[in-house]
Amino acid sequence: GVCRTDVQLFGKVVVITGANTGIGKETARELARRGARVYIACRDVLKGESAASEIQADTKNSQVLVRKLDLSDTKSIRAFAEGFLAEEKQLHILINNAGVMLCPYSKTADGFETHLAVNHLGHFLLTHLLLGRLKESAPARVVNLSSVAHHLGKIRFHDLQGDKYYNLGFAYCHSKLANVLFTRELAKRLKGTGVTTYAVHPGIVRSKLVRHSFLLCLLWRLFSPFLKTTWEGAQTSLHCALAEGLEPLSGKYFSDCKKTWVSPRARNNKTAERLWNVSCELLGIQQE
Ligand SMILES: NC(=O)C1=CN([C@@H]2O[C@H](COP(=O)(O)OP(=O)(O)OC[C@H]3O[C@@H](n4cnc5c(N)ncnc54)[C@H](OP(=O)(O)O)[C@@H]3O)[C@@H](O)[C@H]2O)C=CC1
Ligand SMILES: CC1=C(/C=C/C(C)=C/C=C/C(C)=C/C=O)C(C)(C)CCC1
Repeated sequence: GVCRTDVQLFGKVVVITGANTGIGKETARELARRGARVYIACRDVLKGESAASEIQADTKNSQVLVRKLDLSDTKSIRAFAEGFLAEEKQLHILINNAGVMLCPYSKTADGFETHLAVNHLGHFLLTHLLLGRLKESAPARVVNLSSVAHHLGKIRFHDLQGDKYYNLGFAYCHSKLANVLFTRELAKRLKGTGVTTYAVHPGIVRSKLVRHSFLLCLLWRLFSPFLKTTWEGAQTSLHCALAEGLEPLSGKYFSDCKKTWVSPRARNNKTAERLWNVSCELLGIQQE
């Protein structure tokens, strides 16, 4: 799938998480090429600056800015949002791209299991904090990077933090299912606001995502010619951020720039609503 729209983004503002490398960097590059002011939100500002310089040189767009955001720390997420809201009056596209996979069992400063914290809860909080600005800037879009791995995921409400049972492969799958359910519930709650949202499987992409697994690093090298490049991996995110007429498909899951089938668990409205409520509780978010 290739994003074929020629939509231009002059005057538009974009935030993309984890855009210092991989799929995020290629997505940021294309959005900058189309004229947007692009905020690279990343945990390592030095890596972010190096990506931003590369993108600026490549696209001749000087409006590629780097801000610190560590999704494994709710304090950092709140500080990022506060800074962003103080400096930007508009936000048209939020791409929740950052992710971790196959991390050994660990808890974040807030006491959340790392995959759940970075891949789901961190983006849930970030989106919540920026939602007002997105609504004021409508039409606006939120794109959530999920994965085909969501098919193997399950929301284990009785053991969300993996205290009783933990498997690093499944922990990733659960968090990616959470991304699809979050997208579904967010779309429902945003009806009529002009803000729409989409979940994305980028394909199996040659990136640093597999860094924690020796076996997958080896497989990725061996099968490298058969994996997507990061440019190819960025296409579905770009499609969901840019393509005209996608609004009726808000809440849906896309792969290869097309709406795609999701697992039965990812279609369960009760699970989506319960996950939303539990996420709010964990993050101390007051619901209206
Ligand atoms: N590659 C693939 O085959 C697939 C990828 N995906 C999804 O695509 C998305 C992008 O992955 P991809 O580009 O492949 O992976 P990469 O590992 O190349 O990039 C991930 C990005 O997320 C950032 N990140 C990780 N932890 C945090 C954190 N705590 N706070 C802020 N940023 C963080 C990384 O920062 P840093 O560089 O500092 O580590 C990096 O910028 C992910 O959500 C992934 O789950 C889905 C299906 C398949
Ligand atoms: C077995 C096998 C492969 C492994 C694929 C795997 C294990 C993919 C996992 C992808 C995930 C989890 C992506 C992120 O969300 C390759 C390398 C395609 C090559 C063909 C043989």
